[in-house]
Amino acid sequence: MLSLSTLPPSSFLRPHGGDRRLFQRLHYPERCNFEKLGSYKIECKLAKLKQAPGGTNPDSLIKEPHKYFDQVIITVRSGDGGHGAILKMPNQSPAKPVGKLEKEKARIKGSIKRDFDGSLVLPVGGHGGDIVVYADEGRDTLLELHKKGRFSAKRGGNVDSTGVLTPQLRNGFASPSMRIPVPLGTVVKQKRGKLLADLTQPGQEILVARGGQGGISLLDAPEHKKKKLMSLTSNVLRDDSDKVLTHGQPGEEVSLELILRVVADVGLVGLPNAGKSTLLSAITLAKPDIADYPFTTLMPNLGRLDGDPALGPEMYSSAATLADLPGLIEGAHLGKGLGRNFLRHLRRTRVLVHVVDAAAEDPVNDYRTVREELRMYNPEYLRRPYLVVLNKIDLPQANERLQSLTEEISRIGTDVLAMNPEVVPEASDELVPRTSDEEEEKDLEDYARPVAVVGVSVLKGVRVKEMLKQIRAALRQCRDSE
Ligand SMILES: Nc1nc2c(ncn2[C@@H]2O[C@H](COP(=O)(O)OP(=O)(O)OP(=O)(O)O)[C@@H](O)[C@H]2O)c(=O)[nH]1
Repeated sequence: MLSLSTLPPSSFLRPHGGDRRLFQRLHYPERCNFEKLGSYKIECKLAKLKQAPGGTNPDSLIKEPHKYFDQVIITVRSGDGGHGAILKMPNQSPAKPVGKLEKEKARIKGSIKRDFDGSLVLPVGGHGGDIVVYADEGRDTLLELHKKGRFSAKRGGNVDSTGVLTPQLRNGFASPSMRIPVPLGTVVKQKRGKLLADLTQPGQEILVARGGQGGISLLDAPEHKKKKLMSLTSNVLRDDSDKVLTHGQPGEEVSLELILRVVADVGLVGLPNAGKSTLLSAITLAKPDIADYPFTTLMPNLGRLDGDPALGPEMYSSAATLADLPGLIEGAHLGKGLGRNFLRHLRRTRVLVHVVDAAAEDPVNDYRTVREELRMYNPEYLRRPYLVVLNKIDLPQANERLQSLTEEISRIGTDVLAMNPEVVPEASDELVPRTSDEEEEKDLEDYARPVAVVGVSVLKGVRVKEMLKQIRAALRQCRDSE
């Protein structure tokens, strides 16, 4: 479970940087102020992505970053081990040592490193670089990894020798680990294989490919001296096959699937234009893009909600992270609009906030549409505590019917208790098979009522405090039941 105390104190996180704006500028040029934008930024970005050596087509990354930001397949290869060496003892030179020279060789022999049992310590090849994937708070998306696709760590260093054992001989250098940063909430899996890790805490890491071990060194000696040498070390070359030991072990190559599920306590859902991004910016320091056309939000925005000041010193324990998801439309589960894949980002949330445009033509139907799309994605989502925010009550058409809308929405659903997601087994992402229209109708209302329905204007700051109170109460309810 997500530990609130370990979440970063930073006030907001933006998972997509400038890529979303770029998308809008490429797709809705008429809505952009090009004077302000300047062509320089786009050209740089294009140039940068076109240099990408591999992975996904860079054009697709620019045009449709929302399709790629949360999933990637990469291949990693750890480094091979460095080679050891085949060495001769210093006194094996053909010339018979005499006088000073003999003394010198004896001195060298004496200074060669020995183990605690007196045996000679021979240098070994360096360890190949490991590959480690770790959770980095500074990362928002997996887009960067698409550009590269393949990551290889360096091989270990060889034992650098002229063929004679001397005290100066060192082990080959061990190659440093290659560390691949991913956003918090990244699930690491073997491609079409088992789950390796779920990196939800800052700094959490997993070793995905171990570097090859370095080769050992062996002593070569003429047949008549082998027995004597064996008393000094067991690493004495006996035949050609022993040379294999001097070669470093190869590194491992693994294909990995990385899937991002953002780490947030509260998920904001609703139709496009309902005001989700405005709500996020009203209660956190996040600065998502806001505009009065649908699908301004293409990828989840995260914002940090401060703790409840009413709790005094305890307030930090009630701080929470909010995720603003792209707008859902009817048929999203069939791929309409932006589709529904981003709904995986609700998996870790504990409370859902339905944002409904109360000034829209049929707000109740809008609300039902979103609930139904959630069900089609994962019925377990309907069991989470949620509140409904009827937004835009500063507009007369919304204000006039606020009372009736509140009553109608409060009646939808049953008296069953919303469950803490932690005690519900996680359902698959598959579509739920439907049987008949009748059953569908029954299913639709077969979920708990909202914990609260609040009318607000997040733009004008009307009743925002009341909404915050309700969000905090729902979060508290979850914590208490944990
Ligand atoms: N009058 C009024 N307008 C609002 C209010 N909240 C949001 N809006 C406007 O509604 C439009 C859509 O707001 P967004 O916050 O971008 O809506 P969204 O739900 O994030 O939209 P998507 O990104 O498409 O999912 C913007 O023009 C906002 O200024 C409100 O309380 N009152």
